[in-house]
Amino acid sequence: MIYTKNLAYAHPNGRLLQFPDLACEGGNALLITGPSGAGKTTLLHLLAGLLRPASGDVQVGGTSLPQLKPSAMDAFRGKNIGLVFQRSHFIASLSIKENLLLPAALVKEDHPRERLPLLADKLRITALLHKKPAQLSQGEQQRASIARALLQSPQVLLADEPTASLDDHNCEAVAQLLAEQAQQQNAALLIVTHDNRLKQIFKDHIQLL
Ligand SMILES: Nc1ncnc2c1ncn2[C@@H]1O[C@H](COP(=O)(O)OP(=O)(O)OP(=O)(O)O)[C@@H](O)[C@H]1O
Repeated sequence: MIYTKNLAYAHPNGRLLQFPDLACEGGNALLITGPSGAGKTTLLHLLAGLLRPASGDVQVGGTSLPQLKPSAMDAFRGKNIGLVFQRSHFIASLSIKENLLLPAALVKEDHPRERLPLLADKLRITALLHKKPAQLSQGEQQRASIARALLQSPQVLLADEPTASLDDHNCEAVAQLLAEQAQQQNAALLIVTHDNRLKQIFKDHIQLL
């Protein structure tokens, strides 16, 4: 599970952003919405330990992220936090399979390789594994990036505008997949978005001002 307390962040030369406390248990989903500039991406980066707060705490499964040194934070993120972005950021010259297994190869773990066939099957990307990223549609790339985020069996799945570039059909399919997979893996799912279509799918919702 993940929760925050009194979280604030100061961008260099920017205003102090203060965030409402949030909590999400494994298997649950929370939508974080708000107007442009409200701090949605900043909050997501704080939750992922990619930014360090000016004050306050982020806890993932009992570990306080601001207490971790940068190298320990990177290792913790690799094991416990899955990230999905609006664009998938795959390496163009590698196949989808190579892209998906790259993070595990870097930390010399076999577990994701063993999990890949089942996960690929569930996300309907088995036939795409040997293709290059540019050969996939947006919706297919997004399903592949969900597989990449889930391969390490993270405690928390963080998604930044995962459906913004998708049509209604793919938006709903990707949202359902995120929810279903997070529930099956007992991961806490947090989605940052201004996509109103997602409010119909996810009931728990925090609005940043
Ligand atoms: N690198 C930066 N340096 C200074 N200020 C920044 C920086 N990045 C973001 N900000 C400011 O922090 C605030 C929050 O930005 P953030 O990108 O988190 O908002 P957002 O809600 O995700 O917006 P959008 O929906 O437009 O992506 C904004 O006022 C923005 O101008």
